[in-house]
Amino acid sequence: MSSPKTIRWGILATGGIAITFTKDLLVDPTTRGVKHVKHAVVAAASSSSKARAEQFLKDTGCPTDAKAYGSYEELAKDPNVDIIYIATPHSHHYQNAMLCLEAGKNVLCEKAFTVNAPQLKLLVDKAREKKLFLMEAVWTRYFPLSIYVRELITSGRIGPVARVLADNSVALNPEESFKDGKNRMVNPDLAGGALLDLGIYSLTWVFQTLYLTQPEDARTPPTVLAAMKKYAGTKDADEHATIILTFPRSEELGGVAHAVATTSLRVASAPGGTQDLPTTRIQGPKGEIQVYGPSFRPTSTKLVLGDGTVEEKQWPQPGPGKGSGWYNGFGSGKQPEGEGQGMFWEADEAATAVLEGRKEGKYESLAESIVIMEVMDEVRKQGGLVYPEKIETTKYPTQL
Ligand SMILES: NC(=O)C1=CN([C@@H]2O[C@H](COP(=O)(O)OP(=O)(O)OC[C@H]3O[C@@H](n4cnc5c(N)ncnc54)[C@H](OP(=O)(O)O)[C@@H]3O)[C@@H](O)[C@H]2O)C=CC1
Ligand SMILES: O=C1OC[C@@H](O)[C@H](O)[C@H]1O
Repeated sequence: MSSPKTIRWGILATGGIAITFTKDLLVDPTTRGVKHVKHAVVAAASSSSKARAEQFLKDTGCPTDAKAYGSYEELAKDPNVDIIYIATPHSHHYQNAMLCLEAGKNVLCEKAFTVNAPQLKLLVDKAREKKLFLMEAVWTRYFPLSIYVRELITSGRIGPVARVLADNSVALNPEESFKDGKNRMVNPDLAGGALLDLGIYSLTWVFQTLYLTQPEDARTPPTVLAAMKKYAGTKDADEHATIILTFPRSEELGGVAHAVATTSLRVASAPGGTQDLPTTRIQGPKGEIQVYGPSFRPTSTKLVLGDGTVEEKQWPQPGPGKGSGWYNGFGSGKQPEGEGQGMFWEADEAATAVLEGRKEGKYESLAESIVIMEVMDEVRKQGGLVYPEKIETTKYPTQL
């Protein structure tokens, strides 16, 4: 077997998820059976200061020769970087990703990809023009658990999927947790609210079961009916969104299918952290697949068929874990002892694509990311949620 090829990563921003992702990136891929690729973190940039980037590299355990930059522009220009991971708030993704693509860098960009679909389309055009790799970092799609669920569906065990119910809700008590309204979860200037941050996972479950599992030429965007409740504390950020999607589908493939995707900052998918309630249910005429645990990092599945069959599976993330663990945008949440977070799967896919010369991720094409962004645009339109012009704009560069 040939020796693994190394992909050189640059990390853009040094906040919560940048730390978690970088720690996962530094876990030896052979611990999860990945032998063809290795990851090296060669640089990190902070818009706050070079000192902050230095501290980030130290805290995450990166090699001492990794470069620290005090601006994103310097990172984008670094000739030793193969791919940049963007970990700023959603409000900034369009500007940051355009900067990196313009500079000739491959990009893995955190979710939500952009604030709106017109921004994403321009990024996709730029990536295609420059022949660069671009992928939305929806880590959950790359988990072995997700691959298993999609295979169960295409194997026909539950019959054609007729309905999906998917929730991602976290009882945060926003008045307490985000008192000053500045936190990115509720701040309109940072594209705050449940939909773009959390609802995207409910939509991920709907799309990866009802859309990605269809033959490519049969994938048709759904129609959207939505209700939204604004968060009174900061007004132009949503605290709940409830979305009904209707997927047109030919009779041979099972006919029209429905989905309900819900998200909330106020109530919980799993009150008190219970694992007894499925966060996603994928239903067909022969039975259903239930997914348990937070929809961004589910931990178990249950196949329940009408004939009495029940197949349960646990899906611990491989280790070793690096550090204390942290998996959400508001500082709580802990990965179980010894486990990795699970962000390495998307990193492996991005690195593999770069090695193979592919320009898109295997389990979420850019076309699918655009359809999902269009759905979220429609939900915001129906809910009357518009963000400030400086972050909705497609004008590049815009100073944020
Ligand atoms: N996949 C997942 O599980 C998760 C994904 N996310 C996604 O990652 C992104 C970042 O979230 P998270 O890490 O929680 O956010 P943080 O607020 O913890 O970090 C964001 C970082 O972005 C940089 N930044 C640049 N401009 C601004 C600005 N105006 N305001 C705030 N930060 C700024 C800062 O880094 P610096 O000063 O170094 O430039 C900051 O530390 C979001 O898009 C979110 O959706 C978040 C949590 C979990
Ligand atoms: O992507 C995410 O997953 C975990 C959530 O808690 C976090 O807010 C979100 O950004």
